[in-house]
Amino acid sequence: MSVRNESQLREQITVLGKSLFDRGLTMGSSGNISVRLEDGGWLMTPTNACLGRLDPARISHLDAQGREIDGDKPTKETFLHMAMYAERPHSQAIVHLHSTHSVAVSCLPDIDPHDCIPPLTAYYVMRVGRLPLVPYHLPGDPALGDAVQGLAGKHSAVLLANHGPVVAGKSLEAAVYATEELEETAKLFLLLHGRNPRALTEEQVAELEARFPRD
Ligand SMILES: O=C(CO)COP(=O)(O)O
Ligand SMILES: [Zn+2]
Repeated sequence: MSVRNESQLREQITVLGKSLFDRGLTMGSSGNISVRLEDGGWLMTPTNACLGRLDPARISHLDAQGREIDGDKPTKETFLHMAMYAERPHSQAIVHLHSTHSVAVSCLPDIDPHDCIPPLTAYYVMRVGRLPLVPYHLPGDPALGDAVQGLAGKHSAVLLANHGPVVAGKSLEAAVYATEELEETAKLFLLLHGRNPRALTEEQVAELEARFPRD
């Protein structure tokens, strides 16, 4: 289902935010969600808001230049979201969570920073693809925007070191599905630690990328 109208998008952010929070995919007031509007502006979840208890009417509304139009003060990661959108003209939504297993992977000392999780399953390749690690920054540091430049154009998802995933999608639903798939694959990766799991081959990955483009 494609949802583009602003009031439907406000409703969808609220419903999916609650769904993510209720399933423990982000805790407290962590995480944030944004969607691109048809006029070039954005809806962003307010800073310090619990994703489980959003009020559609208070979601922050920004214009195409990132200026606040109405609603509560937007997430402190506004820079990060806008930097991802700038590199991904086809992405319509971004989800950032502190999902436990993804965060755990982001803290490991020996992961490949160009590819944090191997292609263990077809759905991981279809929804997430290759996942680079962004070096640690303070939450809300405007330099995070610069840090994702050059990565976000090639990757629909990035993993912030010692923090959590940031995932773009061609719709909010797609970004949520990808974030869920990333979290489950991070869980599998940790479960399989030390067991030398067989990942998909380069040919199998290439076939999936060709058959199921993300955005
Ligand atoms: O996850 C968060 C920061 O990285 C939450 O910040 P906000 O409450 O400002 O959205
Ligand atoms: Zn965060």
